Amino acid sequence: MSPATAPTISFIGAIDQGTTSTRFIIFNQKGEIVAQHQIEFEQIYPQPGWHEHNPDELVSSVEECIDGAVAQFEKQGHSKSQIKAVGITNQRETTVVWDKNTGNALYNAIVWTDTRSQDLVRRLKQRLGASELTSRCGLPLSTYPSVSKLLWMLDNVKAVKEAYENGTLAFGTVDTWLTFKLNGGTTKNVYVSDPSNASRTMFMNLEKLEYDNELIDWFRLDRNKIKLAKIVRSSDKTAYGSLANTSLQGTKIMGCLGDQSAALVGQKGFTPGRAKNTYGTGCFLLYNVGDKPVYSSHGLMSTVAFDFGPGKCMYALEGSIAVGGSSVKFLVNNFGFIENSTKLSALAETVEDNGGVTFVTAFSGLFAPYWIDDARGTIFGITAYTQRGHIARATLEATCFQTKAILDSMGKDSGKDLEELAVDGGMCNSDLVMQTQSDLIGIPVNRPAMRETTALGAAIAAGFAAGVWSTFEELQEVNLEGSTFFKPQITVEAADKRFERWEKAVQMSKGWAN
Ligand SMILES: Nc1ncnc2c1ncn2[C@@H]1O[C@H](COP(=O)(O)OP(=O)(O)O)[C@@H](O)[C@H]1O
Ligand SMILES: O=P(O)(O)OC[C@H](O)CO
Repeated sequence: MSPATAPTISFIGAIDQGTTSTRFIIFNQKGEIVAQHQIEFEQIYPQPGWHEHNPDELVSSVEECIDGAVAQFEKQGHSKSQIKAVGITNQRETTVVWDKNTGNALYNAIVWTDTRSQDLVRRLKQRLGASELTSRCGLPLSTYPSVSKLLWMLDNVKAVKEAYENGTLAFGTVDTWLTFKLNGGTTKNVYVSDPSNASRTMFMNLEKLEYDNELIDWFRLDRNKIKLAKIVRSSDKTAYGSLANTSLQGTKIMGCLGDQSAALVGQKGFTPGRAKNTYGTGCFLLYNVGDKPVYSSHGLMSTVAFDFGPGKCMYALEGSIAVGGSSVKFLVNNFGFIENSTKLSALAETVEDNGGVTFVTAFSGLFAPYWIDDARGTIFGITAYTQRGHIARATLEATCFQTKAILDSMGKDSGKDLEELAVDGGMCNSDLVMQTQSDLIGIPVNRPAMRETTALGAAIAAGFAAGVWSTFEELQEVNLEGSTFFKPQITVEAADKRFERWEKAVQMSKGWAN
């Protein structure tokens, strides 16, 4: 029976714990949203370059979203027993440490964008063997992976150092922290992570999908002194336990994926050659390369796309942009340019072009494919002619230029050029951004009608384990209707000229944070 004709009797819930907000979304078997609740939580910036979250607030935001969405769901006449399982998807690399005896966090979560470990990372890069790490774990040494955040805490936070020395230190990415807490903390002691999250620590061997003792030793960490999560499949009936509290108490958690992997799954990127670009807080392009990792020679990362069991474990090449939609939030929150993010495109459209302005939004240095850690946000080309609209336009364009640079690298690494780019994430709501993107990369951009693809990916991971879906083919019809296609409207020469200006600006933004 195709999903379109199957009776809608089962539902799946998805927790989407992103960088700026948490959502809980309930999907039916056709992959349609039935109920949802979303909460924004506090962004803590204690110093320039530092970015933290309160770990307890992450948990309470999840619980509040579950209760909010379930209340809506029940109002529609459904019963919560119809929710067969819950999947988790989360911001990756963000690092939480806690005491395994008390279950209490020892420090704020250090967010993936945080650059405080910059000096530490520079020292590590001098250590013998540093250049060989990427071929084992897929990630380059930078402030981005969890390990640099953990090492900083061990050097600088007394309670973390003491817990390590006493052997009571638990360390995890957000999926592990949430699963531990949602299961009831120390009453159940569930410590799990899936490969798409565990691979972002720099401790996992990409091919074996297991912790690599040589990597852990290289970072001079004693594995016996840290409680690490067990690495299990992204889709699993029992490993993730069940919800201890909330209105869904007793419902099993059966899926877990890092948010960028989840978006690839939600875009049905199950087979090699499929790609998606998610314009959230950051912006992340993942390209499915098949069941063996491909290592980049052009500044991209290798990562696990998803692990749904034998024959269904795929890898991806990834291009990560540290600042995507957060550049829009920056203009709203720090400069009061406009009242909210949805209005920035309208401001950008008050002018015809960027008026010669280029904004390198390197607030956390530049990630892929450049990896310039000492660049900082720099605006070029300001003259007496410059209006707020020009800055707005240059801000939106920055993410599109970086996506173009990533696609060029992907073409070189894979030997193939993409024919179409599937997109999602908050910033893709801007038609101007999507048209600019298509113009710069010279291929169509395909924006689905239902843009909660990250949550859908987590629901698919859980739904596979719960038996709601059993083959990738069944899902191919999901979310096809109502897509918008943006086609290139400028010549390749015009696009190249614009891109040359951007590349010049990137070179000139180097070295500021030295
Ligand atoms: N219409 C819009 N135009 C431009 N940016 C937008 C728009 N709507 C949302 N955004 C940006 O999208 C981001 C939120 O996207 P989302 O996918 O929810 O991110 P995350 O999962 O990282 O929290 C915010 O940074 C916001 O500034
Ligand atoms: O919150 P997002 O959607 O920008 O995603 C964060 C990434 O997982 C960081 O690697």
